[in-house]
Order: sequence, then structure tokens, then C-alpha cells
Amino acid sequence: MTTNGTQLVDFNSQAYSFPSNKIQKLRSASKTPVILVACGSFSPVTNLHLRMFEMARDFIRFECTDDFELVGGFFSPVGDAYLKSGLAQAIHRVRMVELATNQSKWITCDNWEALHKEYQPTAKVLDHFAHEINEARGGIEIEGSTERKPARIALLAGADLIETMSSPGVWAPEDLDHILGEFGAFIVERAGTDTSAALKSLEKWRKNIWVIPQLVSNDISSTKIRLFLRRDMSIRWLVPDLVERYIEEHGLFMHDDPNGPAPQDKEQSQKDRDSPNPSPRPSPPRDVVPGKA
Ligand SMILES: Nc1ncnc2c1ncn2[C@@H]1O[C@H](COP(=O)(O)OP(=O)(O)OP(=O)(O)O)[C@@H](O)[C@H]1O
Ligand SMILES: NC(=O)c1ccc[n+]([C@@H]2O[C@H](COP(=O)(O)O)[C@@H](O)[C@H]2O)c1
Repeated sequence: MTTNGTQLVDFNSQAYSFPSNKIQKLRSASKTPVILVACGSFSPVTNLHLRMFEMARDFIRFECTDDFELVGGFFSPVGDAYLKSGLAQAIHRVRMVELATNQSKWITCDNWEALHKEYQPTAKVLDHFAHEINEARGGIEIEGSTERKPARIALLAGADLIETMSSPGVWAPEDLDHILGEFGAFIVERAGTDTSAALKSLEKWRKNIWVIPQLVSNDISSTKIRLFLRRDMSIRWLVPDLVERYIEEHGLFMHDDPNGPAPQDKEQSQKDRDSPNPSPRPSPPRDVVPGKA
């Protein structure tokens, strides 16, 4: 399977099609429709990742009243080529985001990035959204009109991600210029990250960066979820129920390999569960993971 000449992974042989079905019509024709794109590992997706979209929605409604109207939100999980520790296979991460967003009327998962064998830089991912929404579909439908309006595609990220933008060598300068100069970013404050310091070297794009305060601080991270699972601790209410069930059914993150136990280990765990004298469980951590962990 290919798109734009690049090789794609075959998730159940399904042909790729852009999931535009949850994009809403623009209600105020004078406003600019906004599409938020959250790029990340989502290994696994957590309730905080979902909350980021809700925080951004309120921010846009109450702080950008005259300019913007939010019409859609997308998760774009990274592909398998993103070699980060703790990364479950893309197919699992995509399925979990799909389960997490199934009930949402406006947030969905786009698997275009995850389907690629090669790593797709964020600038290219945002270009893909601009192409699908503004070029292929001619923009966003306006309620009560036959006209369409081009959407502003913007990155939705945590402050730790914006912090990496000041670290030399992580982002190509032309990509930063493209992302922050042409698209823009909505940044959710994150405990442990000094947002003002992170923004200092991004001053020239400041008008295209909107900082969203976390009014209820929440520092759930995928790392903590993986740690809890390895220690056989509960993750209930930290991730959506369906995601918790998916993790359990596929034995993800229980061991050092995020993709679950090797078949022989799986048999051993089953024997342990069936045995009247199961092997002792690892003890819970004494400390909570410091910072982002
Ligand atoms: N607690 C949080 N507060 C604000 N932003 C967050 C938080 N957790 C994740 N994010 C943001 O969500 C996006 C996707 O993040 P990612 O998949 O790396 O999640 P994570 O929980 O940080 O993962 P990991 O712990 O594996 O590094 C990033 O932009 C990240 O900054
Ligand atoms: N040069 C780039 O385009 C670049 C650099 C660093 C991170 N990123 C993106 O930021 C996100 C970071 O996710 P994690 O926090 O899970 O590592 C990923 O989507 C990754 O692709 C992009």
C-alpha cells in the first residue's frame, strides 16, 4: 500500500482513507475554523490526552471568541519507526486511540502517520491534514451556506513538547518555521515544565502559539501507566475503560516489552493465575515517578 509514493504498513489490508466524518460545520461564517492535531506516541493513550482536547476547546471558546471556532480534533499516533522506549506496536496504539475516541462527536484518530514505515516529521503530518482538509475537500462547510472556508490546522501539544523545540538537533529549523510560522500550536501547560522558559527561544512565532493553563492539574503520563502495569497496579480511571480492557486482552505493557509477553511467558502467567500458589507479585513502587518520568 502506498500514499504519495511512500511505503505503508498494512493494517489488516485496509486501504487508507482520511476520517473526515466527525469534522463539524462552521457555525459563525466570520470565524476561522480550527482543526487540532495531537501528535505523539500515545503508548497508551490516557484520559489526560483526551482532556487536552477539551481544555483546548474551552480555551478557544472563551479566549479566542472573535477569531476561531473549533471544528475538529485528531490524534495522530507516530509510526513504528519512532524508536522510543516503551512504544507498543503502532497497530495497538492506533486501536486504543480509536477505542478512546469512538464516543466523541468531534475527536477522532487518523492512522496515516502510523501506517508509514518511515518516520514522518510533524511538519509533514500537518501538511497531510492541510492537504486532506483544505485541498482535497476545499475547506470546512459553513452552516446554511454552500461555501467552504479553509481551516487553520494547528498542533495540540503539551509544554514538554514545545520545550524540545529549543533543544538543538531535535527539530529541523525549517520544520519549526513551517509548524509555528504557518500552522501554529496550542500548548497545554504541564507540571515540571517551565512554559515561559520554553517559549523564550520561540519568540518570533509567539503570535501563533497559544498557551492553555491546566485549571485542574493533571500529570498522568503514558510512562506512569506503563510503570503501574509492570507492577501489576491498577490503571482504572487513568485511561478509558475500553483502553484498559484492550491492554488486558492483549497483555500489553505488563513486561519490559510493551507489546506483551512472549508466548511462553503468556502460558506461564496463565499457569500462575490458575495455580493455588501463584508466584509472588512485584511490590508496588515506594515513590511516584518523579516529574514526567
Ligand atoms: N500530563 C500532561 N500534561 C500536558 N501535556 C501532556 C501530558 N501528557 C502528555 N501530554 C502531551 O501529549 C502529547 C502526546 O504525548 P505522549 O504520547 O508523549 O504522552 P506522554 O504521556 O508524555 O508519553 P510518555 O510518558 O510515553 O513520554 C504531547 O504533546 C505531550 O506533551
Ligand atoms: N522533528 C520533528 O518533527 C519532531 C521532533 C521531535 C518530536 N516530534 C514529534 O513529537 C511527538 C512527540 O511524542 P513523544 O512525546 O511521545 O515523544 C511525536 O509525534 C514526534 O513525531 C517531531
